[in-house]
Amino acid sequence: MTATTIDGRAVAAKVRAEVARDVAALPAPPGLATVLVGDDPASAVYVRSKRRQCVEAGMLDLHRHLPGDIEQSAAAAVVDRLADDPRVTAILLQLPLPPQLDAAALIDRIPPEKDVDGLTESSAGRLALGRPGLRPCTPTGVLALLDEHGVALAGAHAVVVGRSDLVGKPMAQLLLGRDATVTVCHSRTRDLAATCRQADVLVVAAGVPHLVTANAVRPGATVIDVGIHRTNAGLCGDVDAGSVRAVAGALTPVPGGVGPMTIAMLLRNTVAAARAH
Ligand SMILES: Nc1nc(=O)c2c([nH]1)NC[C@@H]1CN(c3ccc(C(=O)N[C@@H](CCC(=O)O)C(=O)O)cc3)C=[N+]21
Repeated sequence: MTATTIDGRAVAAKVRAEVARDVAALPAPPGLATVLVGDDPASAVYVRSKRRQCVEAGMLDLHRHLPGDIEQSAAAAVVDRLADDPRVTAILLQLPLPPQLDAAALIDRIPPEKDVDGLTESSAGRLALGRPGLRPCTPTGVLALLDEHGVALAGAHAVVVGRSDLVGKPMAQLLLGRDATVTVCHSRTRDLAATCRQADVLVVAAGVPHLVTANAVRPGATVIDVGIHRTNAGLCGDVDAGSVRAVAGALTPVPGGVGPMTIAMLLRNTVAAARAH
């Protein structure tokens, strides 16, 4: 058997078209403030895509590029100005930040209604309690891909590899909210492959290239690869696609899987933030 490829680019294009229609129906265009600190090349690539797609959807690009050696108080002042600026409907602080900055302290200066990354205490708490709020973009993008492909979640066993605040934890909570039975694995999980093999739906967000190989996949399982790594041979994910393809029922590619969905859901969150204003 060869896994069906889940085409994230196609689903993301559909979401972006919906967002553009929603934006056109708003009384004023939403404004997305991406904040990039320093010159990490990967972050620069992602932020450029976010800004371009924001403009293509008819929204305002209110980008701020800050020097890599900026002090905490100066960075905080930038976030505070964006928080108070009525043109700014959404604030995205691109991570990771340089080591001299306290990321958690900066994130918590973002007003919850502008928190399109879903990373503030308020947004994370609302998700944990099942209350309405802005949700992190990558996990909602994964759910949208699963829904688009008709993957049943209620009663299914979903295994999430990774426990980050940006992906693993919110992913597990969203899957729970959809009535999946959820297991969260991480670097200290004793027998990772055996646990992963129980999954009907396997979401891998560990940040380790090719961590999940065919022996960790139940035949026919749906495998979502959230990882993205730059190697000499090009981009690769946390899943060893070469071996997993032969076992899985469906698989997201890297690139062209979860990545484009992350940005599409950011745009959707920006519209949701504008509506809530
Ligand atoms: N506060 C914050 N929010 C984020 O959402 C966030 C972040 N920080 N830090 C870094 C990660 C990474 N991330 C990606 C977004 C798009 C692609 C994407 O579009 N990938 C393309 C390939 C693009 C390429 O060539 O690299 C694809 O997979 O097809 C990938 C990764 C968002 N992140």
